[in-house]
Amino acid sequence: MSVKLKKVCKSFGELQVLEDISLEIVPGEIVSIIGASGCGKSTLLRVIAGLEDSDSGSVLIDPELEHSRSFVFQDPLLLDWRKLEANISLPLEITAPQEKSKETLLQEVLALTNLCEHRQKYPHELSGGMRMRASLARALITQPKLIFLDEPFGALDEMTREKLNLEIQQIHQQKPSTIILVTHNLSEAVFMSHRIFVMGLNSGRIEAEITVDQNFPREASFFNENLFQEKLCEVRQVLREAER
Ligand SMILES: Nc1ncnc2c1ncn2[C@@H]1O[C@H](COP(=O)(O)OP(=O)(O)OP(=O)(O)O)[C@@H](O)[C@H]1O
Repeated sequence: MSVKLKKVCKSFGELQVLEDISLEIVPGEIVSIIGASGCGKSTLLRVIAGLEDSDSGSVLIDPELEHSRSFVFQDPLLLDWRKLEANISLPLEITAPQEKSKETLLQEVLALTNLCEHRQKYPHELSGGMRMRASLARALITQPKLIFLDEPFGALDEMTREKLNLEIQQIHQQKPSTIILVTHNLSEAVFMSHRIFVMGLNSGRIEAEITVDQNFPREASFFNENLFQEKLCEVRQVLREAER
């Protein structure tokens, strides 16, 4: 067990956003949370991440993972006055020293995210995709075992998003971690996930769980395979039902 939720409920005033949510995520798993806008995806992610308290129920996270968490949000939130390398290595300034040196860790994540040649640049000198990769590199530099991704590539074009999805899979292959992804993009959910949780629009519940039985890392050619198309249809169908 990596992460276990039992009957988690959360309301904002009169609005019940999460109702009796129970789920389990195993180590190394990549799961996506999808659902209509406003159904409670980010709230669920934030409750799992401990950024928001639940009203009742429990969230149990393996202690090994609990102390090794990172977040990537839709906005890369880079500091304009710091070069890329200083932005990416920021978490090392506020966490306990790691076994490897700061420079080694920095070089590793720069290579993983294809940013080596840009390390001396300032955020305004980078493209949107590069800034997002920098945000990912910053999240990876502490070698987290649990990664929360809240619609990280929502603002990017289709091709850049696809490239980053491939990169995350490569990274996951090299340094396995448990990943929880919130996304609006159904293709991304199918491509990236072992399992997809579909939230209902007004129910506050997970209405369906879809498993994508395809080995990792997945290649770009997976987008053209029958299994991918079948799963995409299944997700669409389930989502339509969940929105009724
Ligand atoms: N801090 C808060 N205070 C009051 N209401 C909130 C708060 N955070 C979220 N909500 C409400 O809870 C509901 C779920 O919000 P949430 O952001 O979790 O949805 P979402 O599925 O992630 O939406 P989107 O896909 O549009 O980002 C919404 O109606 C939102 O207005």
